[in-house]
Amino acid sequence: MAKAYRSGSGAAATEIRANDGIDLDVRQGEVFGLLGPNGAGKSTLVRQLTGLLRPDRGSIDLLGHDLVRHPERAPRLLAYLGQESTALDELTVALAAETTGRLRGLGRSAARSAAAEVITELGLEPIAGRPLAKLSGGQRRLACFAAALVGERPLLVLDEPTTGMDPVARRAVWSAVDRRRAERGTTVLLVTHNVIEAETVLDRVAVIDEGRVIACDTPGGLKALVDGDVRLDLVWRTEAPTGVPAVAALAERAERTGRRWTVRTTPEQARELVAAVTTGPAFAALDDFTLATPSLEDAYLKLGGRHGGLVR
Ligand SMILES: Nc1ncnc2c1ncn2[C@@H]1O[C@H](COP(=O)(O)OP(=O)(O)OP(=O)(O)O)[C@@H](O)[C@H]1O
Repeated sequence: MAKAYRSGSGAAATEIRANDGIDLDVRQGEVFGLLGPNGAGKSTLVRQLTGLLRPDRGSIDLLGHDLVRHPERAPRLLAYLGQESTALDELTVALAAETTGRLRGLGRSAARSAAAEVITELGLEPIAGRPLAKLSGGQRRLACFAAALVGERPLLVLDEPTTGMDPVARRAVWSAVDRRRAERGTTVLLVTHNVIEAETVLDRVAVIDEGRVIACDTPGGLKALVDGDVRLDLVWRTEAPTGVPAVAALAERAERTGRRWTVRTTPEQARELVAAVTTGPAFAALDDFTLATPSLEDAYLKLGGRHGGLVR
């Protein structure tokens, strides 16, 4: 599938290839992730899958339906939680959930009880009577997620569902996703650039970069690409003690984020580095350190993805 956006006109017109020959197969009942940095083309892809955007070329088969020819069928086949704010913003949480159920064809009392069930499941009772527009960002996101679950669909498409949520809300989202997959065989397509979430909930993941699929595998399969390496994170109290030779030698190759230095290396070398920084002046300057096995982010970097767009 391909999609290019054009901006400007005449000689000044530019073309952005948001999707450039994407070819993916998602199996029924799996939690499938699209992972990639900002601007990689993930939202463009899901907007095409949800019938909101027409691909320039290519085809989309969803449960036997041709969605390029019949985009109007999408709302009956999938529930979509996009990044944009919802048209239901003026409604209370309870009414937004109930209205979604009604729009999906449930009768009034069935919609009301399905909404109440989801609200309880997600712990939203305390704010059920408040309008979405007056909630905090994380609360509104959880309420929109709740609404998306009412009047169940076989496919759940979630575009960065947990953005802005606290850990309790995030856990509620992942339990709800897991429950639907386990009990009802729901297929879930999840867009994320949050690596930790991707690792724990996904069956398979496609890594998207600059509109292309650069890898598609299980999280374990992707991590096998960097098997053997480990990641050492060093967090300094203030300045790094570059007077210590081992630290000075690291200065060149460590990736720095504020007071955090990250080094990817062999287990042997990591052991030597840990020994060097956990004694003497280096240790006095150290606030925290962690030694970890490869993450999906390490695999992503190895694949040549651009760095900086992924959340750890
Ligand atoms: N309506 C539009 N008009 C022009 N260009 C667009 C439009 N929407 C997206 N783009 C461009 O297409 C590319 C892919 O954008 P897309 O929103 O699909 O990325 P994404 O992977 O979802 O990013 P993010 O993680 O930030 O949500 C980007 O370069 C973006 O600037």
